[in-house]
Amino acid sequence: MPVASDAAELGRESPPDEPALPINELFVSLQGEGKLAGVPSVFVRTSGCNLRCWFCDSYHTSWEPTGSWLTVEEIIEEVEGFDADHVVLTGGEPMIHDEAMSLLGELGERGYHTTVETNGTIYRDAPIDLASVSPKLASSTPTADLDPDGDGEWADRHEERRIDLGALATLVEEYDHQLKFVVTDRADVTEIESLLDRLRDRAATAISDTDVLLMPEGTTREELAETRTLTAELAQEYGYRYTPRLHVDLWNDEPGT
Ligand SMILES: C[S@@+](CC[C@H](N)C(=O)[O-])C[C@H]1O[C@@H](n2cnc3c(N)ncnc32)[C@H](O)[C@@H]1O
Ligand SMILES: Nc1nc2[nH]cc(C(=O)O)c2c(=O)[nH]1
Ligand code: SF4
Ligand SMILES: [Mg+2]
Repeated sequence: MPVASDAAELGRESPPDEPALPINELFVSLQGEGKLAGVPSVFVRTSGCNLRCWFCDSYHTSWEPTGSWLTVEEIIEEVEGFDADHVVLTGGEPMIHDEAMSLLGELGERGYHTTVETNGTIYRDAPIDLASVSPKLASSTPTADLDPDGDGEWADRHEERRIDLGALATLVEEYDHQLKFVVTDRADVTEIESLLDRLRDRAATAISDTDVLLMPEGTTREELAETRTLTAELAQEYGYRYTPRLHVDLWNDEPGT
């Protein structure tokens, strides 16, 4: 079973003087998504995001950001208390935080393999072993009918911000990467194809289809049951990779998994 440290108990309500991050969750589990699915990993989940996907499975980091401030040193201590050599920095959007870079530096120095889960709107230079980039498609936009929290107030801002071709190009140029797209229906693949065309024109590095992963949308087993078959068939049809959401299959929507 995954094991969590209670971030609320470990941290403090306001930022201390030392380098620190607002942490929503810190736990050990199996990487559930992408190329490293199945690998025991410590997850450090920061709070706060520059986007508002309607389907966000981490509502308390985006729509209602909740967290407790831990210093980078305290985070490292917690990570070292778990028996895993892979660390996944996620959120929310971890790249909005300056101090995420010093955390990655400290982890790199200690020999950890680092994955950063990011929406791809921000590039930063840091010791990242795998940039797990999940660019957000039009189907993620919180229009009035899909908004979990209001009446579509975030839709325009989300739409303007969700793709930054320059940031995406630099991320794929500088880091080992995977491009992990959340699929809600068939129309998403048309947008993925045209985004990849634009990105391949822009980036100085080749982007391999084996680094493009289609992931079914869904935060529960029941929701995934509705989306996974179509997503897998689209991956086969277009020659991309399919990624499961192992943690949802195993532990449904339990926090800290
Ligand atoms: C919560 S996000 C945090 C990292 C970053 N903000 C991002 O979106 O990539 C972590 C991963 O979960 C995916 N995700 C979020 N909600 C999802 C849902 N309802 N179904 C499938 N994947 C989801 C995101 O696309 C991303 O790959
Ligand atoms: N087990 C597990 N694997 C994951 N891979 C990416 C996750 C994330 O929320 O970024 C995640 C997560 O929340 N849990
Ligand atoms: S970008 Fe990531 S954290 Fe932000 S709202 Fe979308 S899925 Fe949630
Ligand atoms: Mg998750």
